[in-house]
Amino acid sequence: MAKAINAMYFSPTETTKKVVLRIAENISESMQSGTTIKTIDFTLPDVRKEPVSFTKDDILVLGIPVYAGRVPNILLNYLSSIKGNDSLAIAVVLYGNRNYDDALIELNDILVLNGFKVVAGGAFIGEHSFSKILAKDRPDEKDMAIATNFAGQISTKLKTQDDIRTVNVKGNSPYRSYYKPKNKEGQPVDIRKVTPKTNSDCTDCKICVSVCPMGSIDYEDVFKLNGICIKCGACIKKCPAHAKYYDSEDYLRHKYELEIEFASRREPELFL
Ligand SMILES: Cc1cc2nc3c(=O)[nH]c(=O)nc-3n(C[C@H](O)[C@H](O)[C@H](O)COP(=O)(O)O)c2cc1C
Repeated sequence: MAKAINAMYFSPTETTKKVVLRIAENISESMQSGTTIKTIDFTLPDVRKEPVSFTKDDILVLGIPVYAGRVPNILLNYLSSIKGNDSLAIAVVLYGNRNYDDALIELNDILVLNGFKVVAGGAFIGEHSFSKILAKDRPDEKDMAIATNFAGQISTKLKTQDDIRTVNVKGNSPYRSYYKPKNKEGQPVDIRKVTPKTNSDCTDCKICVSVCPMGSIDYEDVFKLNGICIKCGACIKKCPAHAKYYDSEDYLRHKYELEIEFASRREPELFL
């Protein structure tokens, strides 16, 4: 039976978006050329207010970035509201070259609980939200070729198995607790309260307001925050004037430590 292909992602700095769309497009091409892909980008808060449900004739490619080794906790309510009704799903996580820890298994479990049949999972690498050098410019061409190939393998699985097997992905259960950065004494530090600063190069273009996934940046005064900051990197990386930055010592130390400690290239891991 013809299946409708759906791509859903949360992607403040757009690395998750790239991989999810590549996988969805290539599944669509190899299963039934010409079908349009239904895309739900739930990065912005208004989109997360709309209920979403699928049927057994749907295939969903769902992607999220790894935050602190887990599914971003601000997404948990929304993700658990997506209804599966026996549709097939592919779970995708993007991480910044440290580790994806238990994020993929957590996403897999959320999908299963919601009534999806998870047939494949992938952990890919994207430029780290905190950094311009850690996993710089990833996913790159090599990663994207792996994503294309992964989509081909998924299509073959769907076409050749009568009773399509569900997947086992890597990760601990019960999940490990959220990964915590450490200060120079090796003590865990809490960077959740850290907020971005704005320098005098700001042109008040409001791009930061429009890209903040928490809707936290004040439209009238972009120097001001009205809500929480999840350190997703969108306002910093998308500011054309490079006017947004963090100056917290703990945050900067953590970023520097990640850049040094996790510099060596990791490769995508696929589960089918
Ligand atoms: C709050 C926060 C926590 C993160 N935690 C991790 C982590 O535990 N491991 C890792 O390798 N990358 C981590 N990252 C990096 C992102 O997972 C990575 O850069 C991802 O590609 C960003 O996706 P996006 O471009 O779709 O926003 C973290 C990023 C943020 C903002």
